[in-house]
Amino acid sequence: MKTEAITKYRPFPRVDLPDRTWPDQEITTAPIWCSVDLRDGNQALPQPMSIEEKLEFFDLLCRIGFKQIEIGFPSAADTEFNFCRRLIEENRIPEDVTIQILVQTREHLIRRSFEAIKGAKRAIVHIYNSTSPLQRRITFSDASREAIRDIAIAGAELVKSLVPTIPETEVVLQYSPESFSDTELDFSLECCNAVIDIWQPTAEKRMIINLPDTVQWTTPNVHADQIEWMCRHLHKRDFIDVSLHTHNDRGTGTAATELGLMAGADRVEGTLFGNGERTGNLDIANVALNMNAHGIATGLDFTDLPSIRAVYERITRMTVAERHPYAGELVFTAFSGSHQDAIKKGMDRRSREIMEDPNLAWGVPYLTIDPQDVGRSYEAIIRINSQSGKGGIAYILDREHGFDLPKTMHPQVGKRIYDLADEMGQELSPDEIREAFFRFFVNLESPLQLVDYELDHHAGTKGEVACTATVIINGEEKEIRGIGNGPINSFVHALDEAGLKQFNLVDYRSHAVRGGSDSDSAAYIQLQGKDGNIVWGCGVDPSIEMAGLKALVSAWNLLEK
Ligand SMILES: CC(=O)SCCNC(=O)CCNC(=O)[C@H](O)C(C)(C)COP(=O)(O)OP(=O)(O)OC[C@H]1O[C@@H](n2cnc3c(N)ncnc32)[C@H](O)[C@@H]1OP(=O)(O)O
Ligand SMILES: CC(C)C(=O)C(=O)O
Repeated sequence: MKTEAITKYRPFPRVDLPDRTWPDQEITTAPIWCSVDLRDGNQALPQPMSIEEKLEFFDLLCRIGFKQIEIGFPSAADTEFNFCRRLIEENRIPEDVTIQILVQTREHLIRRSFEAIKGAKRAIVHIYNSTSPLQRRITFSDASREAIRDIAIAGAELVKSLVPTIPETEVVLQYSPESFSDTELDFSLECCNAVIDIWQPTAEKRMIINLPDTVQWTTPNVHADQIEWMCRHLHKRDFIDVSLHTHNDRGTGTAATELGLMAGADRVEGTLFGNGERTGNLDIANVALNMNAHGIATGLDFTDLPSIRAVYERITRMTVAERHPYAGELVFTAFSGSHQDAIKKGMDRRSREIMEDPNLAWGVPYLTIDPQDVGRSYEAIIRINSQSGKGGIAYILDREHGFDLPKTMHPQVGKRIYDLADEMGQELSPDEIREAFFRFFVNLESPLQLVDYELDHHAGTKGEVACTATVIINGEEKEIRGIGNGPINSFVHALDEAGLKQFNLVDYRSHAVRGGSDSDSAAYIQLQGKDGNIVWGCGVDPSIEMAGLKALVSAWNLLEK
């Protein structure tokens, strides 16, 4: 933004609330959730949902566990009206779910809304009028505060008078001083209290006062001050569900909601993945999962977030960004070496410790929650590019391909593979990593190749083994022989006899390859050359003996390079 343009903008006034209490509060229980996907979300779509799409989305919201769902603005258009009628007439609303409809405080629209909800068991009628000085001046052409308050009063009175016309429906009133976020607090209060005084809520007949952060003009702490101030001053507070409805203009919808809950709100309106006007509404999944991550049950089920996202993307034609909290493709993925190292160690330690303590608290570096809790597999956690390190590569070879490399082999394999990613200038897939691992370390056959071998387990007196092996060295086939206390040792002696031993064997490991071909074994051998150079080689074969010998030959070939 140009420096001279800054003078166009002004600081936002703070709330005079020196004895604010919200900073000391903690969120310990979930609020009442209300999805506004089918209204605020829908009204912001370039191509709004069709009735069939809305029906599918409604079912999705019910499956997730929403008990209050704003289904639209039935007085605005036939699609909206007919959708409401279909839900009611086709008996699609679960017993424990209450539909909510939005309407401006305008007479013909309120009357039409009552036609729309006729026959529903319970419905929240959500009326609103804008109250801020900006809207009073611009939208309502310099209307006075009294005139605006009277719009609210007239709307509430009309709703009250229409309730007896649909006796089979329990009507709950919700009032929003729209643009609450930049309305003078005393005026928001005046409008809300006027509506409350008309409706006369009781313990049995609660009402909802929704305080929308219609446009986010300021920081979340000021929003929290506004909410605490309103909670202190609203009439009949005990019979009112104070509701939050944040947008995200400053990118702080989630923060404003969380602080608003600390400030005393009881209810939260929002949408899946934050769809909504401009930068969107509050992402309700984000807030709910934040609560889950602190051990708070929310009643909302996001255990299969990828499928929820898929339905959402198909129906809204919006996309969830790759770094979107919890739901984005990359949000559990580490590319960089030090993150991968810590995650691998964390996951390995957790799988050991959970055996002893099934209630073990989650604690893996860089992962705020277990990705599996939102339907993400561990496969996506670690991905390899040139920023990756040995830990991540070892993790992929282990988790994806069943190769549990000795720890001292990680640096050699890691370097070779992330150098390759750097050369290629791209991410390597798990299959490409396996292919590279095999190309550089497994069953290497040049310049030395093991063609065949035979073992005689009765060759000596003390259980010694004789090895006769056919090898090709620099293109020439040879038969070599040796005796030792095991297959590998006898093969080492055979190489020695043939003048091919310029090394010391330092380490040997083997295991069955997990998840690979049932019969494969992997063996790893570390050799030290005469010049002190140390290398690891790997052999993979259905026979554990052959895997060991191939590992030795691989390491031998690497020493020769
Ligand atoms: C912040 C929010 O998201 S609020 C929800 C917004 N959602 C929507 O608007 C989606 C559905 N809306 C619509 O389809 C249309 O706006 C309708 C059908 C509701 C109304 O349509 P219309 O009357 O043709 O047009 P429009 O919305 O432009 O009406 C503007 C008039 O309503 C007045 N108005 C706006 N809100 C209110 C209100 N809450 N109470 C009373 N009057 C209002 C305006 O001042 C303006 O009056 P004017 O014509 O005297 O200047
Ligand atoms: C109607 C109200 C609640 C609204 O959508 C808003 O202010 O954002």
